[in-house]
Amino acid sequence: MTAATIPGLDQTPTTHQSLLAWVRQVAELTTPAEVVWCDGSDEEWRTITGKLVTAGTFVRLRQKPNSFWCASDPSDVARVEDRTFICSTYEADAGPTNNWMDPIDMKVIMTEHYRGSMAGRTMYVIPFCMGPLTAEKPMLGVEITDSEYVVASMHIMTRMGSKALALFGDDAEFVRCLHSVGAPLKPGQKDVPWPCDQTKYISQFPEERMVWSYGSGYGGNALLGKKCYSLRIASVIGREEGWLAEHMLILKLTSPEQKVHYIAAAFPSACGKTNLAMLEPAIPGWKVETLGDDIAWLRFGEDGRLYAVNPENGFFGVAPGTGWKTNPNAMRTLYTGNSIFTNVALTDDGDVWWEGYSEVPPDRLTTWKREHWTLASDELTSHPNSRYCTPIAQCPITAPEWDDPNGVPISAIFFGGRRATTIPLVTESRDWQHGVFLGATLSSETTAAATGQVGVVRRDPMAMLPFIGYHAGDYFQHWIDTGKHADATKLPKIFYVNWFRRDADGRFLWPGFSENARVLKWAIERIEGTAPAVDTPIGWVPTTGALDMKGLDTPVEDIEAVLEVDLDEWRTEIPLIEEWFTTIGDKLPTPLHDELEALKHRLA
Ligand SMILES: Nc1nc2c(ncn2[C@@H]2O[C@H](COP(=O)(O)OP(=O)(O)OP(=O)(O)O)[C@@H](O)[C@H]2O)c(=O)[nH]1
Ligand SMILES: O=C([O-])CC(=O)C(=O)O
Ligand SMILES: [Mn+2]
Repeated sequence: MTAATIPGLDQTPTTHQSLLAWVRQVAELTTPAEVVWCDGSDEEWRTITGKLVTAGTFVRLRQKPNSFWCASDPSDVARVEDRTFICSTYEADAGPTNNWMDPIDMKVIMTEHYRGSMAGRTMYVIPFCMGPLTAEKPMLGVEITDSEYVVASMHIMTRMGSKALALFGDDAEFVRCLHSVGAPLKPGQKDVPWPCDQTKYISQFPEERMVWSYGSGYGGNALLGKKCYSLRIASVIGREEGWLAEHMLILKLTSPEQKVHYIAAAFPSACGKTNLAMLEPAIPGWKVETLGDDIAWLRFGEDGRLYAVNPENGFFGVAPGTGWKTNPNAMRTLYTGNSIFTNVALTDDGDVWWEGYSEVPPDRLTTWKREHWTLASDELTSHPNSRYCTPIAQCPITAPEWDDPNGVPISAIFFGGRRATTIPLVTESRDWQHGVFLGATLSSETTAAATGQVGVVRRDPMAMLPFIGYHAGDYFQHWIDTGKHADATKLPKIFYVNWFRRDADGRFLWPGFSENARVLKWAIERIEGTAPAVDTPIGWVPTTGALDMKGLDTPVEDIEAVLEVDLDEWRTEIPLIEEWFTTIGDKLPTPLHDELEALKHRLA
């Protein structure tokens, strides 16, 4: 089919010539059966979800309004870090933590994959905006995709359609995001519920502000506004323009005295961001409201404070472990409806279920692998990285200022990981530079959010290892410079937390979830100068009496153990940090090297 005859291609709802030219070029390459520009309307949502139900991709739920169950191909369930590439002109600019390929070579390879890849399918053009539409400089993008699942998910996760396209004018800059599941249909060929290709590429071209994704339909690989744009590409833009794009939740904490603090926290994938963002404090009088659960863009305001904006419009949260006891606010959000559930179990009466959803599972279920399941089965009902996708605006504790284009001023930054040993419940950094050191040496056990082995300790600097779009050494320098150029009294204080420390039997020492409010409270009291702490070789740690323990039934031995700074454990950590810093090479900023030497000295 020649491009001129592709239905919908001559439909041009914009006067942005370079956008139109790019859409035409992609259509000519991928040869879809038709082209559709997405307007983001409710009617479009009904059409798309209806199509997905007919195709067998979605099952409409009977127990949650306007909501759908979806099971992916069992091979396409998580981000594929080994297939993710930073295609900068020079390999040195991608640094030691990224897979690199020459952009010219990558384009040659991927162009051949894209050639005809949308045959028999609809090519959707999704104009979108990351962050508030009312921003002074709206952060625009366009995703071209052949996946209805992506269109439906982008409806929830981004501000998209006509309201975004209205901001393009004739020549606004935007990030070009191209996505194909890589499963062309021959005439008459029957589709499968989850088309994808065994070959996958998730390629970022930072210099061209462009993303090419091929072969996967899964969230982080396919919803290109999320990790690909808002972290990998945005981190490069932020470095050039003097701001930070980070893998952080944003929450608002109000004390019983009605004092407000905003906190941003970076934990690796599946390490507790969504849960902390929606926390229901276990201590009376304290209130948490949500502004974001995954990504924060941090820029200095005119008053010299660091302000955070959440670029997203929805939550793409881990389902297992989400229940009325652990995260009631997520449950309330999901019960409102308007959600997509991927790779969880389906009940016979048309509801979803997953491990931790309720104490007792229903007698019978359909698993995420579309298999029959009974109480006698010992298989998991849901994939460990199964996800819900739901609008932020319907979360009952969303802060009214979540859509404020100016963002909110951050008082504290938390870094945290999943470590069974060594890392105490909470440590306060000595100053910004020491805080950057804590972030740069952050470590965590791997989780099911990415393919590969689970439970292996790896360094995950600022929880950004898979998302830094350039050289990690330059990224550390950018963090140090951010502090250097600021008024130190206005910078957020940096803390390091670990909800996941265990005893010798593998039991969590800290109850976590709503009890984490006790740690937030201590951090705020440290900022206000009212809570005690001990000066240890690794930083300031609360005394057992410093944490508010009222109403907590955790034995005091466990509290002592979770707060312990075990010098022997720390001494075994040093070579691991040295090895990590060696990986960074020449670009490791001297201040971080100095911080390591100072730590070694204090531990000696
Ligand atoms: N023990 C313990 N588990 C927690 C805590 N907070 C979260 N979890 C569990 O950790 C897993 C991941 O939590 P999330 O809040 O979804 O993690 P996330 O960082 O938002 O993950 P991504 O969406 O992948 O970036 C879930 O199974 C939670 O139940 C906690 O304080 N203690
Ligand atoms: O990006 C995704 O696919 C899901 C997610 O939030 C993560 O892995 O951190
Ligand atoms: Mn999350």
